Amino acid sequence: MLFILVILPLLALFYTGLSIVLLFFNYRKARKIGLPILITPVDPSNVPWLLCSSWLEPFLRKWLPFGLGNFVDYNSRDWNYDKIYQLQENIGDTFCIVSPKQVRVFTGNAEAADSLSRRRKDFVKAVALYKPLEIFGRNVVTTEGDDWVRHRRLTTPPFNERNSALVWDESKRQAVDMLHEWENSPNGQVTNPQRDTMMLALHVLTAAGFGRPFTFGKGLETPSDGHTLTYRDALSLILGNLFTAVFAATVNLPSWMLPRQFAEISDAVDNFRRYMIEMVDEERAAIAAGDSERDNLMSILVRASEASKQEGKGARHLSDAEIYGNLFSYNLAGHETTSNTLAYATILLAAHPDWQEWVREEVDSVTTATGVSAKDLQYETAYPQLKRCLSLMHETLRLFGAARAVPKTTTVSAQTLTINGREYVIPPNTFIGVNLAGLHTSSASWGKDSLAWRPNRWITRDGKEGIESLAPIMTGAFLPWAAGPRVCPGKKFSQVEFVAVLACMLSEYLIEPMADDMTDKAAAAAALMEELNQSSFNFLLKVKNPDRIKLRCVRRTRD
Ligand code: HEM
Repeated sequence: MLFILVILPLLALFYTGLSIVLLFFNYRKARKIGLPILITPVDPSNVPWLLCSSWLEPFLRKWLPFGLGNFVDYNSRDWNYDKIYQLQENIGDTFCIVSPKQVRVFTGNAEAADSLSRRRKDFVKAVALYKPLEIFGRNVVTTEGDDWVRHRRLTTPPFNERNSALVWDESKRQAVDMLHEWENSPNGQVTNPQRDTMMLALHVLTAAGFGRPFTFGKGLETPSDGHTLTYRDALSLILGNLFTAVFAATVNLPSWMLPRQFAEISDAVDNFRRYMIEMVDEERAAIAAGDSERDNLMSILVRASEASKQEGKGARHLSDAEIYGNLFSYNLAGHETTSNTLAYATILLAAHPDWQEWVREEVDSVTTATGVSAKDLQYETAYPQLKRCLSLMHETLRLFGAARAVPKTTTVSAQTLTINGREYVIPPNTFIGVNLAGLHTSSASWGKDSLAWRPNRWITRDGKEGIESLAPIMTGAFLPWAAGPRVCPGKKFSQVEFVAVLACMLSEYLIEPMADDMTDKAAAAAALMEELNQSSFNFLLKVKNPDRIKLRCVRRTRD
């Protein structure tokens, strides 16, 4: 009783007082920066807030007087996606958010985003956020400084042109099978296309990443000797249950001590680790036997690390755990990012038949000129010609980009950042993030129609010849793959995959919204866009109700 009546209120009073004092100090720190300031009485990382915020937010917004509840607009889970355009228009594209815990700086300014990306040593990646992703070992995603340089030097060469050609062929092979399945489903109906693009992207990674091809739509396949799951199923389980996998890998308890679902994921982690060990051993045996390098990422990475070891560069090569960590990082970073983009683009095309026709025109002109169907197009000749397909990817990533932000931080010294000709001093140890949705919708960079999905904004036409090419854009204004030294090494991989799939899709099929009333196409398209605009971050950007996304895939009839 004494605890409830006296100690608890005293503790609450102490906590409130301390929060006010800390908020005041942080506010003074932010004032010195000179950027617009937003104040939140509770930090978004506060655990009780995280647990209650979704039901508390509407209540606070409605009932707190004098607009005091407005802080939820920049404290909610999706604030830097669904509120950011208006916020930036109101207060500017770079601002501080002050809480009792910290000062965080956010920017959607192209000049600032470019500086943050290029000045790797001044603004380092906030890697603390990524540490749980070291399930199989340290890797290029989770490291910084000299350690990151060592990882990056060995993990980038695998993304070469030979690998791109492999990605191209495998993406077409998967797309043909996926689309065949769509066409043959009752009524050509496709519910939740992302489920299928996830499978497609996973298969492209298993083949072009690791030399393990699978067939789309083929159900259970037999695991390799000594395994309880196939390579694909183990990986798919880990990627689909990442938090459980992190936990399972960290606690390392015997499976009989774990609840059933944990035991299943733990088994997947164990299977996948053993597959990686076997693959690396096989590659080393192939090197010893004098076999030539294969074009998949794993073969090239293992050989680059072994060569580095042979050259006697000592600690410059990767340890076995680091090789496994990096092989996993390719899967982690390359799977949902690409599959989401493919799914968003497919849905957007269904809702915008005019843009679908615009891209198809290009695909048809390339297949007609080469005299082969899309599935037989060659990477070297066809990919560079499919610019409208690539612009479709860019425009999709601009408005429905997979990543929320590029998170950076200053370290022990303050750093100066120039924005619109004015210098701002960012204090030591301060988080500063590029708000990707803010950057990509900023009217200063993208004009008055920045919120409109308009793929031809990426295309410029040569006046005399009428040849189309990708239009130059403002430096720093488009960073879905980040930029500078830490630019995504899988950028080309994802572009090649996207273009190959889209070319196969549009050359043979029409994609439409599926609705109860198929006569009112405009209403069906509007309903689809409504669902799409309900996107939310769940690690990456996803539609909130994927099973409400219903499309129809119909084979084209040619005159
Ligand atoms: C549309 C597809 C993709 C998008 C939008 C994307 C986006 C990004 C972004 C924004 C980063 C920087 C993250 C940060 O520094 O905080 C990144 C890094 C990375 N991505 Fe991608 N990515 C895509 C596809 C891929 C693919 C296909 C692979 C591999 C097969 C891949 C592998 C990586 C790796 C290894 C890094 C870490 C690089 C480093 O820190 O040095 N990504 N990606």
